[in-house]
Amino acid sequence: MPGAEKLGPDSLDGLVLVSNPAVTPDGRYILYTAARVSLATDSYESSILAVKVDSGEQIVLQSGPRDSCPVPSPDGRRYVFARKVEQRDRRGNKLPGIELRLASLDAPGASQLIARVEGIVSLSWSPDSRRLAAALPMGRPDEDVKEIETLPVWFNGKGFVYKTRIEPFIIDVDSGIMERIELGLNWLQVSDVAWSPDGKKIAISVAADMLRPYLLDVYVYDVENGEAHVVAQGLRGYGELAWSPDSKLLAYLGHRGERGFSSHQKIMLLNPETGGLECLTCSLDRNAVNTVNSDVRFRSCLKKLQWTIRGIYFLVSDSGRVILYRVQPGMEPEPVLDPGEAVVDEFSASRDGSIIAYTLMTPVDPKELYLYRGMEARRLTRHTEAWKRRYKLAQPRRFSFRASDGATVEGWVLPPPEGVEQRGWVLYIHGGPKTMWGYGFMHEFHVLSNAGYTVVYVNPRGSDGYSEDFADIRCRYGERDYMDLMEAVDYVVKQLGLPKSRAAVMGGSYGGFMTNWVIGHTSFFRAAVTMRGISNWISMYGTTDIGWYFVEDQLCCTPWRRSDLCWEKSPLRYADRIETPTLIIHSNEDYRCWLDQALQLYTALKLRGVETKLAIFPGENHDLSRSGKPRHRVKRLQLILDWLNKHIPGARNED
Ligand SMILES: CSCC[C@H](NC(C)=O)C(=O)N[C@@H](C)C(=O)N[C@@H](CO)C(=O)O
Repeated sequence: MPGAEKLGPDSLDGLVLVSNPAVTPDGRYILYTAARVSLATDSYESSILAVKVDSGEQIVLQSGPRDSCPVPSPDGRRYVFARKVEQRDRRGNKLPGIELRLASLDAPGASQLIARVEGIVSLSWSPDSRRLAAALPMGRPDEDVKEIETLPVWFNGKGFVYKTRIEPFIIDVDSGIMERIELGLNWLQVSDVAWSPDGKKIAISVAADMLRPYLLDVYVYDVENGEAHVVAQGLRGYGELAWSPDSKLLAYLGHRGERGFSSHQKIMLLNPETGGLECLTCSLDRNAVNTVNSDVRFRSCLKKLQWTIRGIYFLVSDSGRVILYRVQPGMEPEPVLDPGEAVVDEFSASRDGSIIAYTLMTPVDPKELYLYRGMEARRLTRHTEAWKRRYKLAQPRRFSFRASDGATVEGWVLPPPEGVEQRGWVLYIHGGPKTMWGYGFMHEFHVLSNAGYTVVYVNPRGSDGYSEDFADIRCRYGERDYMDLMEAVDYVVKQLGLPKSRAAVMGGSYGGFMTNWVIGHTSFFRAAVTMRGISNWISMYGTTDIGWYFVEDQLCCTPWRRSDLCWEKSPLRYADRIETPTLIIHSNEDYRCWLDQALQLYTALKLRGVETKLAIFPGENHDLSRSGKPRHRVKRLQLILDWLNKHIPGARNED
């Protein structure tokens, strides 16, 4: 019977994650990845499928189980894709883990190996469909004793990276010959490559300053004479590039660092002849990327911006929704596809912009593939329908309130589904801080809801989805962000009637920092769960992949300059005030917020006799809750439920 099963932690099993909707430039096919979560194999079994646009016929192109990231060729006849492999050489050393393979669209299944690489940062076909520009990580430390002379030492999800250079290459797809593009840099991390439509140039955005890897330079490489020259320096942001159809201008996704790491990503127009920069989306005052949180995504190799003859397409995060926009030089940005209370999660457009493939999700619908053509949207896949029919999913309700400084703050409440008694509720704080809650699908929220916990999720100051000013809490962590959250608690108790004696607080990363901050400043909550969090900004500064620049930018301190401020903003400073039973969850390969952040808090709570438990997940990183091994994700959810069930009195208790 539909909705008969309780959606518990192991309901992850069998969920299909649809991603990477890639339209062939001629608009004939849409290629995408379907990854099935398998508890049996403890993996994501990913295959590459295609839909014939005119007939809707579904085709299995690569049956997996480790295939993903299809990138169609400009002539629409072939595509490259990534195959994940685990192999070692005769001495037992790990070999590069990704096969870059070439396949034909005319003969599904036929494929050949182009190269064995450590990973793929960016790919761009030559217009003649014979070569690829690629940004590839090179250099794997296989030494026993690690002799390190660079920064970062390690990077979340990649391990030790002190020997890794992300370099630009040209690959002949038929011969497999790889030719490095020399930029003459001692240290480099290429973030994007883009081949010009006239085939003559390759634009390359690259970080060249090891101590300031957030500064990007843009080079243009002349394919004919093999020379590269700098056209812009010291830019910030994601660094994605797209050429204009006439190969004269570049679109650049980034910013000028107006508000440090709190700046919105903008579509910048870069003239490679003059180096001139013009902001095309500043009038929007919204982030020109998708920052909505979701835990049902699979890896994708799509670009975040695409320039077709109809304009530059990009996604905008706005009040929990993600909308597809388009902008042309000299015109205001305009919404192309507004999904309402939903998320356009990824997109790709045909060369003429007449066909747009995208994935869409809602709070109660995991991602599926859609086609937008002639002002009409059509759903093309139903991979998650059978999974969804098994469970009862409650609908969230939006609320908003006027904060004490007059600003409007919005949030959502996800109650237990019909027939499930409310045990209590959790205030779930997102990370970033510059991400947003909204209309993305959160499997974890439905697990909590099905267990009887209403989930309250709010976008306090520091969140994305609103103005740049709303997002900018630099130097003021634990102030307006904390007040917005506490005023939201006040609102849901007084206005929505949630029981004040059965509340928990939880959050990850920055949300873990805020959870740690909350329990050091109030004993309102009966339980807390802090995940991949931050307890000490001074040690965060030197132990992680982003610490030395993220802390200085966001907290306005370093261990040597204003260290008092670093300590004042560290939840560990207030550990002697914590009374809330706290579960601490961390991964042992989290190099974004290192394990020391959890250990310091755990030790403090143990010494103070506060009930606490530390769960360390082996072989996992900062993204455990989003892409960790399925069995670990289930274990994590069970630990959370056990902790809440232990510390939140059942519904029978008086409030
Ligand atoms: C290099 S500055 C950006 C830091 C980055 N911010 C975002 C928006 O991702 C980041 O990793 N922040 C962490 C402290 C964090 O809170 N991460 C979030 C969002 O990825 C999480 O939930 O893990």
